[in-house]
Amino acid sequence: MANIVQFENVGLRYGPGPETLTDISFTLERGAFHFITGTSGAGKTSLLRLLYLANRPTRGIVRMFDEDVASLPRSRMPLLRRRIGVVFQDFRLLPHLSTYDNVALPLRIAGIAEREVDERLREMLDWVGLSARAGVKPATLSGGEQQRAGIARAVIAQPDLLIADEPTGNVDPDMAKRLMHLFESLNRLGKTVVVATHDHHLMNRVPQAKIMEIDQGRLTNRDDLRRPRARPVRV
Ligand SMILES: Nc1ncnc2c1ncn2[C@@H]1O[C@H](COP(=O)(O)OP(=O)(O)OP(=O)(O)O)[C@@H](O)[C@H]1O
Repeated sequence: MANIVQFENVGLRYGPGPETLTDISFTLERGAFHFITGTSGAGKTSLLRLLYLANRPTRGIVRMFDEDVASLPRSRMPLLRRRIGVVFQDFRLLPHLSTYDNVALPLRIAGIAEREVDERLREMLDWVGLSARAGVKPATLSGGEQQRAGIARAVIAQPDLLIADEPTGNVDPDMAKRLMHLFESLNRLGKTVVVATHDHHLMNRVPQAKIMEIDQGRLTNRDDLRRPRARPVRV
């Protein structure tokens, strides 16, 4: 199966008002890299929430890993979710756990032996520059450190689908570059990556990625956004 995600005429409505997402249709192929862009409030996070199974659509069909999300029994959801790594805009680190234990969580949930957990944690924390902060609680981390811990937690178990909501919003340009390299490395391993961002520099860094734009809840392909603008023709 080449498509791991398929949306058909999907709508999402939070309340009695108009739909937040309307007629969303797209597919994500295994190993694809997609950016989702759009102005604030356009619906990027809402679309990601459907992708990481925090919401079910109010109409249309969402298929993930060959399962129809609407008819999937709740008991099967956790298994599906384990195949998805999420970098949240607001990090969502567990406050009572150390940086180390936050990042280790997906491996422990997957039942990985503690020795291997430790090996992978050392490598990952070193890579995101958090080795010296391994023992501290999230409240004492800076915004950028929390974001890196959130990213490390999302990728540590090498999920089939990695979803990131503004993952470079709180880090400096050098770290943003390194994080995008990390996402690209995962992508080269065959993982599917979806990144929501306002940052056009970021989109230009991944030439093979597809760009989708949400505008007032509707999705369009915008690969043209990456190309340099044509010079105005003088007459
Ligand atoms: N839980 C909710 N209940 C009601 N309305 C919501 C809810 N979540 C989002 N919305 C509304 O849906 C619309 C889209 O919000 P969403 O967060 O998806 O946009 P966004 O493109 O991610 O914005 P930003 O770039 O600012 O994060 C907004 O009008 C928002 O107020």
